[in-house]
Amino acid sequence: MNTKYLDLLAEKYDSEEKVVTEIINLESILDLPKGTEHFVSDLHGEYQAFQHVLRNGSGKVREKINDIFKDTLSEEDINDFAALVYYPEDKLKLIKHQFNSKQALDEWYAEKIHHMIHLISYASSKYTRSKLRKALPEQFVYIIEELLYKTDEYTNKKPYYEKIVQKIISLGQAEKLIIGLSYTTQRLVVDHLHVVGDIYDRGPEPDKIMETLIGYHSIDIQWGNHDVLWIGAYAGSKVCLANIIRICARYDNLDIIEDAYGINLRPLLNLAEKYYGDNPAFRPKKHSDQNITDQEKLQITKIHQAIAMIQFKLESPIIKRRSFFNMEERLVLEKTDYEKQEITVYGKTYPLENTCFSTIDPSDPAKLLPEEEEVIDKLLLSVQQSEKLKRHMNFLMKKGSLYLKYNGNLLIHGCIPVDENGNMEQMEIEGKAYKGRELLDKFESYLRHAFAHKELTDDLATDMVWYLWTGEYSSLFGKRAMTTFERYFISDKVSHKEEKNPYYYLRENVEMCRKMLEEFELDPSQGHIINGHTPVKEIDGENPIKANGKMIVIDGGFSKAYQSTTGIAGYTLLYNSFGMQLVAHQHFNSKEDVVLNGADVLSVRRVVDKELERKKVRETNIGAKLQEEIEMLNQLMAYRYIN
Ligand SMILES: O=P(O)(O)OC[C@H]1O[C@](O)(COP(=O)(O)O)[C@@H](O)[C@@H]1O
Ligand SMILES: [Mn+2]
Repeated sequence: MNTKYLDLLAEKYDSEEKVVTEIINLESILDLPKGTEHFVSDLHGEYQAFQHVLRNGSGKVREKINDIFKDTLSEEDINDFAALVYYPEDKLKLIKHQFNSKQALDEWYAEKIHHMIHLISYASSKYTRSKLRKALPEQFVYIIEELLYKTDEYTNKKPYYEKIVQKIISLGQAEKLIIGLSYTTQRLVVDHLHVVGDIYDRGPEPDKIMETLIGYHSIDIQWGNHDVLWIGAYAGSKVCLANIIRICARYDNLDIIEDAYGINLRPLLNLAEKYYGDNPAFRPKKHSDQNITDQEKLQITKIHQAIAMIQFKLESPIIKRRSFFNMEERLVLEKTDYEKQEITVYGKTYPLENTCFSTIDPSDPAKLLPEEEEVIDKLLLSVQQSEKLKRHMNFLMKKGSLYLKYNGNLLIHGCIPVDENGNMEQMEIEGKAYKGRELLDKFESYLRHAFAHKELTDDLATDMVWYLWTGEYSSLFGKRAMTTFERYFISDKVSHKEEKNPYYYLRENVEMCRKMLEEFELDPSQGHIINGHTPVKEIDGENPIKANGKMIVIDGGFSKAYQSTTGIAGYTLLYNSFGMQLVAHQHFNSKEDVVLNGADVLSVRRVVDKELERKKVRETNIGAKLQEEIEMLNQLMAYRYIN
């Protein structure tokens, strides 16, 4: 035994009593029911909808309110109370003016505080006191604990309790307390959050989502292909950078680049103004909730073309220097016949339309103009100097990974690349073949290397990040090839099709899922694979729960752009001590609607799995860690205190 470690431990636990207390404390935690895990994915910049799901704990908050108050409060009052718990600041602002006397308002405060204390004591019943304490608003810990623990013990404490509440109100602290208690409730219903990828792109506010995640009490992230694209851009990949700007232009979200992250787009705009005009294929997608002038639209259309052409040019040298990427078919600029305005891809020739090739020299089509080169270099500099982006990317790296094994389940955004027979696809990198879990680990190590060496822009690690975005055997992309060029310039939709990896039909099969869980050394009879990435077309009858519940796909379309194909507005998954539940969210209008009308868009639940016995902390990842700690403390006990 390493006695050095025990000596160190003895500094913290310097008496027999302290060791015993800690052992008992940890042992008792092991027997508590496991905390609730909350899974979300494919947030795609939809901050408001994500906020709502977080604040209502995918319906958990309301469920608890219902449990307690269904016999004493009307449906309307329950709605109102739920809205208060989700958006306390907004609801308080609204409600305050509805009372015509101070006394009536004070009574309302007292009632709400009372309800909230009741709710918190119910929601925290499976936690230790110390864990609850950490979730309480700091400035009110003492008061809330008085209210929580002294109320029902003896009836003669009632006047004492009333008095505390009255005092809080008369000292003008009611609102602060209500706000604090609301956030405590939100925090208590979800113990841990998993974000199964794609925080970025398409929607308007990924930066705000990142801020929320940074402030969240317990979280991990499985990177999505879009997240990796942003990481790549920050890590020095110019082609990833061109992509993120192109996507922002396409979705009319250049504000994210300019305003949220403070990246100067002026040089790109100047280039765009010089070489490009209007072009229907590059006009930004319409947002229902955003009005832009024709002039702005034209400007975005020009930027969109300028950056798309830079992107295509930057792809070419990477494809050439990394022959093992096997992407020659994607040398689209070289395959284009500029005279005839046509292209031959995958053996078929198509006419090109809406082209914008004015910066292209047909004899060397992938060569960047010096101006283009200057623009992308300046952009990269600006990206790497953005303090906010740096903070967000560091957080993605710290909390993120390509896949995660957590409480027996495998969490992964995209797929595990396989062939039609279900064998793991093999990729040779630097003379060595990798497949399955090893391949994913190799990808991750390149990504981390690229991130650690931001000054390198053309090395293998940086190119590999782009491969993760678009390569055939990328576990994040999961398709044969990305047909971006075709979608801009070819009208025949056949050419747009992106063929999915066989994983996407084989994952319907139980045996296949078991095999993949085994590949990751997980128990196939207990584990599930949790995927994001491909929107489940519930509208066409597709089931998000596949392979007898072994496979759960939770991309339900938070992204507004995809809601017409899914028919719903996102799935989330809850995993508590009773089992797993998938929640389907209906279209989320606005926070204002919830606050004003209590219109909480109710979610449909489906039981994925029911635990035969309530699952305890002992059986979780955290439980395993606690057991190790207990073991160490037992050793310390024997070494120091028991003779
Ligand atoms: O919907 P858009 O903007 O045309 O983007 C389509 C592109 O997005 C992708 O679907 C990747 O994004 P997802 O990870 O959200 O699926 C590519 O396969 C495809 O080329
Ligand atoms: Mn994705």
